[in-house]
Amino acid sequence: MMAQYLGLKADHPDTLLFYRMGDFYELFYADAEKAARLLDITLTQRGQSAGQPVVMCGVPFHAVDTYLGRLIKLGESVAICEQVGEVGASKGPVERKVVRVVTPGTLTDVELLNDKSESLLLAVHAGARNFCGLAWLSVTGAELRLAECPSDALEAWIARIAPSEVLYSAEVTPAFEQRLKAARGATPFTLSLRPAWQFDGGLGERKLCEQMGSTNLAAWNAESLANAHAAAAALLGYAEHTQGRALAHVQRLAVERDGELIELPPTTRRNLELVQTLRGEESPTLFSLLDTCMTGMGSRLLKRWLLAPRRDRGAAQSRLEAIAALQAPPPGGTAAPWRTLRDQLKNTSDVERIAARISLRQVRPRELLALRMALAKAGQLAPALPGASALLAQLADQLAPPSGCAELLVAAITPEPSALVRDGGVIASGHDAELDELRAISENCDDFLLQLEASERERTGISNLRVQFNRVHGFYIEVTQSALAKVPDNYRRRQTLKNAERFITPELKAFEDKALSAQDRALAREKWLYEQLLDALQPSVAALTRLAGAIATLDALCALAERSHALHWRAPSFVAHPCIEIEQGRHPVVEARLAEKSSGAFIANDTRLGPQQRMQVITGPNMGGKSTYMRQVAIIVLLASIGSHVPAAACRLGPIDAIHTRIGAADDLANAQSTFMLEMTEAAQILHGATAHSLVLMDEIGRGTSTFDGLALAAGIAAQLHDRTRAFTLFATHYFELTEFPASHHGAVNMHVSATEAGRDIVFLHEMQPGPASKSYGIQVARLAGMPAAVVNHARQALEALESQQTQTRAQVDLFAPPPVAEAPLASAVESALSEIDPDAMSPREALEALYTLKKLQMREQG
Ligand SMILES: Nc1ncnc2c1ncn2[C@@H]1O[C@H](COP(=O)(O)OP(=O)(O)OP(=O)(O)O)[C@@H](O)[C@H]1O
Repeated sequence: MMAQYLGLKADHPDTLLFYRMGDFYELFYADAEKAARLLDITLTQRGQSAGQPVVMCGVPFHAVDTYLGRLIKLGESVAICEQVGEVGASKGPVERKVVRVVTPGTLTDVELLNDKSESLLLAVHAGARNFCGLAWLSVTGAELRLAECPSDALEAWIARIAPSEVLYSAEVTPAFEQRLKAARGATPFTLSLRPAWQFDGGLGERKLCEQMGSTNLAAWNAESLANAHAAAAALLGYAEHTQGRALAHVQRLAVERDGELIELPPTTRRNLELVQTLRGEESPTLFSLLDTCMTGMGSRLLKRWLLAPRRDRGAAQSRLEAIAALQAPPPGGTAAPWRTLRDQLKNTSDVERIAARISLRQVRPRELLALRMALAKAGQLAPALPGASALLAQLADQLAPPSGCAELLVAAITPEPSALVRDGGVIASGHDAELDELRAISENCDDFLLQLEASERERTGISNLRVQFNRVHGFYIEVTQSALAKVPDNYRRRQTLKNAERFITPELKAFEDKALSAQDRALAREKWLYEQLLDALQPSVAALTRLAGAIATLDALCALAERSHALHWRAPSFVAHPCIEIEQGRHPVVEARLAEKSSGAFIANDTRLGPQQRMQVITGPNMGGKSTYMRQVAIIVLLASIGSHVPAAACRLGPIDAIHTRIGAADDLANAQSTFMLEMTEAAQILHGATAHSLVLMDEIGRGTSTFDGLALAAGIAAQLHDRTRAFTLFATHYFELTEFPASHHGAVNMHVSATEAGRDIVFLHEMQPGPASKSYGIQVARLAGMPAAVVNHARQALEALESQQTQTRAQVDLFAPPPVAEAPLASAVESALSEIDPDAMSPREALEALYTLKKLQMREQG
């Protein structure tokens, strides 16, 4: 047995091997030590192999999902090795095989997957000329995506994809491997090394064509992406290796190209708290507020929309039209269609994942039952769809359940199947005559036993004789000690108990053989029928996946319609010229929190940015609402871009290519960056990346260093954004000196958040008003925060002293004057001579002479 184990283990050296032995999965040696440590289970020693004690530990098979879940969360992978041969069919241990490998990026088990998020597997190929190829998929989804990016954009791509596991070649450079490891800081994922030969462009192209059932990739515009093809080869190879079969359900291909999406760098996703709060929690975030989807499929799609808004407005526009149609009450009807549809969508099972699990032949009986019910529901959705939108009309077509699928399920699966096929009771009666017959034999058992009991009592005169069955001893006739004398000759002793004897008769033995074998045969028949059912369902997988996509889209659209209604949002409109115009905008998450705590109404504010007014310099007291205002503008722009209604009375939006944010200051200790270094790195990235179509939020830039340094840097950054980048910029600052910026920069205006003083206290009005703030009220805010009175008094006095000193010594410094242009150094004699030379017009001899002349000139210059 150990030889068999070691053979299997050799094929899975980097994976924990769960080796099935009866009712347990056992782990041995180093695997056992690791699992015992990670799972906190007992390590034991048993017997010896090659002279060494065998260290082992095990988990019961029925609880395996819990243990798998814990190991996967810790980033481990597990190979599941099952007994596949018949016990006793051959000499030596029963045949075993690794049936699948469970890894963080290839999860398919319902118990291990999160309903609302995808578990993505990404393969990265470091290609030639500093380009990378990417290919990724969810094993339970239907789509494979490809992209190519410049090497320096790799981290941003990984952060956006947010994979659970990343595959890379064993032959990448140490520096590249280091970058991948560092990229785990932003989104934790498992790194899996794969052999270099698997990253082969030609192989990838062939595999993709095979997967899509096509001779080339032109239909997907996915030709000539050799780097992405190489990544796809490794991706598909690994996914197949873990599942033990091809992923027939992956039948869609999409190429994502740099420049098609609105850029949302990781800092933006974090600062706007899109799917995670700054503290790393799942709520309250924009997504947690937005996601009222009825199904996991809808939630997952909505999250994808939110994190990957497109620059092109086509998709957003058609979603907006669909939302309008879902909100319009039908003639004569009272309820808006989204209400009815959401009622119908309630409790719809995860058709997408079930379809994948059918294709992978891992689907459980109860999932098929759930699918059957989902198909029945889907059939009712299409007629309830309003017709006034092209997108909804398209969905209505896709919502048609695949023909024959529901009927097949109704005929084959009982209304209350067991959880597992191996327990039996899954296939409906009437589906298969042979199964019905076998079942009839075991079900007639009770009658037979009662009859036999009655006849034997009569025959023997033993009134308390009992005919019974148990799993260990089979059928028997039980006679108490006192009646043993009356036992007839044809009774054979089977077992002796304290007060009774158990017997068997030839007649009972014959029945036992028949009944037990009928039960075994019925179970075997059920398993076979289940496999047949899976075969019969395979042709429907593609249609089921399409149906799942339509349900998800409809669910996400209905959730957006519901949110718009419940939160009083309005449809945005798109225009071709660059602008961001918002009337009465609100921050939806802060507004919801205020409403929850009944802490007053949210104060709405307008925003007007356009070519003539590209920058707002925002001042005002701490706690005044500057950050909230800036974030709300970004959130409204983002919501509009995904085709959602927005928390505003009106919104007009021109083209947008990126939302950049530099907010707050958190030390990135993991990457050994100080607060200030991080602040400057992020600001530099923005200055390099932003364009005239980007929205940039700069919150208190420069505060991480001394006042003068910070102020000087903030002035330089503001000037660069205004003069060169020309991005739409919201620039919040506590440096009053910067309020002079708009005087010399006509694309900038001063805005401030209003506050008034009531005695020594401050009252925040949270209104954005034109012009600079008059004071910063830092001391009043500190008082509000409960600072001891002595400190507040001290600070007040110190402030007065500082202010009077500043007025006396205030020198006129033009913070925004462009730096003097450095004089171009004069060209040296060597350089002048060099520029005279035309190599193409020279003979070899002239070239040699020129070289000597240059050398002489250089020696003369150096004296
Ligand atoms: N428009 C608003 N209406 C109602 N309450 C608001 C509004 N804006 C902000 N607030 C409240 O004020 C709090 C502070 O807002 P915010 O963090 O935006 O202030 P800030 O000016 O950026 O402060 P600091 O300069 O200290 O960062 C918010 O948590 C919110 O409760």
